[in-house]
Amino acid sequence: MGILIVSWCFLYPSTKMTVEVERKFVCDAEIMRKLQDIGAECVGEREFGDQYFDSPDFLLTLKDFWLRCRDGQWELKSPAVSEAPAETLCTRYREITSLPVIQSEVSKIIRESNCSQRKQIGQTEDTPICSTGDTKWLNELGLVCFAEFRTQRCSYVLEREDGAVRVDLDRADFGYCVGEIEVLVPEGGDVNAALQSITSIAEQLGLNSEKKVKGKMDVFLQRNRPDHYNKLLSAHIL
Ligand SMILES: Cc1ncc(C[n+]2csc(CCOP(=O)(O)OP(=O)(O)OP(=O)(O)O)c2C)c(N)n1
Repeated sequence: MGILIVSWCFLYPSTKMTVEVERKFVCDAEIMRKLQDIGAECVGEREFGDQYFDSPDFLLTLKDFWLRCRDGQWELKSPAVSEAPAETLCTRYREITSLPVIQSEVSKIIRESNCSQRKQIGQTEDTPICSTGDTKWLNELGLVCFAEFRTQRCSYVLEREDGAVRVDLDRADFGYCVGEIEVLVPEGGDVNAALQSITSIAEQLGLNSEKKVKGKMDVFLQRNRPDHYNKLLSAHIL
């Protein structure tokens, strides 16, 4: 990874990486009142559409890499810590939003895979290509859309000593609701401080369950792509 960071910085000097530290929680009927009580400010509601891409044999997601197009904006999330257990309450993912860097990173992973063992790449009946505008690079890398859904999001911000903490309340169009407490840590920033802020806000909201809460993707795959879901479970990615 060190070599990769050096080469990115050399090729794309303006590239900034961010680490998203996040804890998901189950939203109850009281959550909005609790947020107000602890001083959270509602900063707005919005709706967006996500499309997630992978190779037909799941090369990216089996490495815990998540390639997404959200309303035309590309993003690649990859694990910021290699040894984090799948059941951890707080997750840490590196986020890249520069399309050239995303393309370079994704193509490296695809190229490194053992091509001889891979299935024929391309569109099949149950892997439709999604409508994302320029799909040439996706086609060249053999990437197909495996999940597509819309989310209604209500966002709150809490100002804390170490910076802003965001709380999102999400409702996906397939009928799943989930909350997230999230801190974005700039490159080289203090991830431990972010973890502490999240834990403290979780306590203030009365979230005392030690059980990991499923994200939208878990539930989407479980319902719509059981093969993919089971592979990710077996690989301890989800
Ligand atoms: C609790 C948990 N979350 C995600 C993963 C891995 N993963 C699965 S899909 C996925 C990509 C989507 O990430 P997530 O933060 O869950 O989605 P969303 O809230 O819509 O994105 P945001 O607006 O915050 O950028 C990841 C990282 C995991 N293993 N465990």
